[in-house]
Amino acid sequence: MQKPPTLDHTRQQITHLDKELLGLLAKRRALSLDVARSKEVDIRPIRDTQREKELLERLVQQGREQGLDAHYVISLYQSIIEDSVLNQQAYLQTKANIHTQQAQYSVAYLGARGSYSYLAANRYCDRRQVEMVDFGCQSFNDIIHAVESGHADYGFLPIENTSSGSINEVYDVLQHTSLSIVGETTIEVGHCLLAAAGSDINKITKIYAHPQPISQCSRYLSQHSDIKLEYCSSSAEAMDKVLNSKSQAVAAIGSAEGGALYNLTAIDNDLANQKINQSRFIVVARKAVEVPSQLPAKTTLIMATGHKPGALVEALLVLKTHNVNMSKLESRPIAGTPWEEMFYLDIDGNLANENVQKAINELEKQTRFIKVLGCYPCETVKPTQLSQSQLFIEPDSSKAVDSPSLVTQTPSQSSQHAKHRREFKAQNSIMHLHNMTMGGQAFNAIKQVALTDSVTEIAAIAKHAKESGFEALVLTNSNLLINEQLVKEAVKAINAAGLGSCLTVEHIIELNIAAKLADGLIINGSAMFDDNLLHQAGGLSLPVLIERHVNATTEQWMAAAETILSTGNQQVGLIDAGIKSLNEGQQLSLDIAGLIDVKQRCHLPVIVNLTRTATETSLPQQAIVIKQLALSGIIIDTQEETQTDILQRVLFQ
Ligand SMILES: O=C(O)C(=O)C[C@]1(C(=O)O)C=C[C@@H](O)C=C1
Repeated sequence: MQKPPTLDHTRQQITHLDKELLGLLAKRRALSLDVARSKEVDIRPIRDTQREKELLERLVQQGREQGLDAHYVISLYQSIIEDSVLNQQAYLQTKANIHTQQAQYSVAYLGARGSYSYLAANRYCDRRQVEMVDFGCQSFNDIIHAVESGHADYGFLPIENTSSGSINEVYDVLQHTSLSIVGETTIEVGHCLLAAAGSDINKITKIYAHPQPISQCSRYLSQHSDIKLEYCSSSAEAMDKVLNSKSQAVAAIGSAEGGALYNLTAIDNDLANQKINQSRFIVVARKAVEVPSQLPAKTTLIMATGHKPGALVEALLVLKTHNVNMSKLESRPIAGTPWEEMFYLDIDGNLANENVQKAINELEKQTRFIKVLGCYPCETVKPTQLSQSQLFIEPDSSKAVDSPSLVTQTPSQSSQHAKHRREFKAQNSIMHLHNMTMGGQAFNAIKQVALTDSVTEIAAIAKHAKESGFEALVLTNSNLLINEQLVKEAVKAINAAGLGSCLTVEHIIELNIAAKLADGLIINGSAMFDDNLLHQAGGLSLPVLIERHVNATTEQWMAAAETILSTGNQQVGLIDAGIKSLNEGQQLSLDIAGLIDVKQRCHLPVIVNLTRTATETSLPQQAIVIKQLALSGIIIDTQEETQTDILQRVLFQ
């Protein structure tokens, strides 16, 4: 066998090649700025997805010729294009706002050098080729004050995280500031365990961290429950404490990049519960900015609607009328006025656009309070994807039933005269599941639990749920073909606790067994396109709820209900468990616009399952929104013991 080259030699070659690659990337970046300059003159949008598709298709082909896998090539180029788009946006945004053209930005952020806020601010300034003068603060209020008083030009505030949800305190400080939101930026939050060199996890007895990372790494921390936790005001403070302790027995949670500033080593990586852990920051300044028309813009506003039922729905319908998409909705209590909420809305659109202006003017007439917090470039760059055929991958025909694109609707299903439409029946439909009335004016709270081997355990869960005000229990993962007897006993225990029972089904064979056992059935989203199953469910005489497929349109969802109604069964309801969104990972998004639309056009009860759309912190707020939309109820997991005041109030007042 021929002797391979020495490791050192090969590594030298790789190092050399990597340097060349970086040089090429820098050249590409410079060219993309030239593109931005021409787009500035021609007034063309930054994003050209057609060009991106052609580029990716060609690269996949060229990559394949060199033995490179298509997915590898695509993911590399998606990040290169994201960088190109964000750089072009930063360039045009600065050009359009002369007052932002400075050599230095003084930036107020939480903590000290090395904190995630510091890293986000640094990234923001780097992209604008501006030197950052850092102004570390102890609290969000201090950040606002530093900018309001002119001590800093910009303030960085973390607004949401993919694992722990929205950051309520930031929403609260925004209610009272005179500052404007002028930008946003999202950073990858790679939580590591940082300690002095030579330490390892077995030596650690205490961890310092900010409450946010602690909540985002709860799973990792529960595996090391013997280690003491000490809360800090920022990740930077945590790292500083470890550095000053000069001990190998203490550690901090923070980024590897931040840790390096404190001479700390990452002794463990990827601590966050979710694989993709990102934080979005908003940038605030004294003067609002204008966003050039070539850039995708976001406008954030806050409003307080009247106290009457349906006030939020009416306000949101204004956005629909003017074709304005809402990408985020949050609510926070108004200090001093108990039971009232301030709503925070992110809308996709430029404040200078006529439709956005008209919608805001109309909202001003409907609401008790409304204020635009700012209009700024949207930094979410949705990656361009290639279709299966462009990737030369054969579609998996066995999954045909899961794929909405393969389903054709008959015209009668989408007709306005269909049985599910308000044109057919104006009032909300009502159905009965055990003692629970669903639909009409009712708002039901339902719990969801996975079947366990122990009926005693299910009985205890049901009893607790009943005491807490829930009306039904959904059993998931029941695998009826194997567990029929167990499910029978579990249903008996649920009914004995005074709750209705619901079983989730995916296949016809399960449907018939489930119909004999439970008070109601849920057709799993993955089976929503199975016409045979829907027809079979149409022949039953017990309540059937259809879960929306994560990729299904509202029309397809209602068409599934129509199939059941037109086969005979009139006890039909809809469950939305969230749809696929731009968020990475397992988290799904609430399709608020879709829910409003369905509620307007369809008389069937609509329940929302929040198990995959809400985090522990966002759960009460999502529940408030569902109730405000006058939908028929929510389903939450038994794992979610978020019995906060708000949730209790929403569900049971
Ligand atoms: O070609 C353009 O128009 C560019 O802006 C460059 C580029 C790229 O980096 O390749 C970036 C964004 C566009 O969506 C398409 C391509």
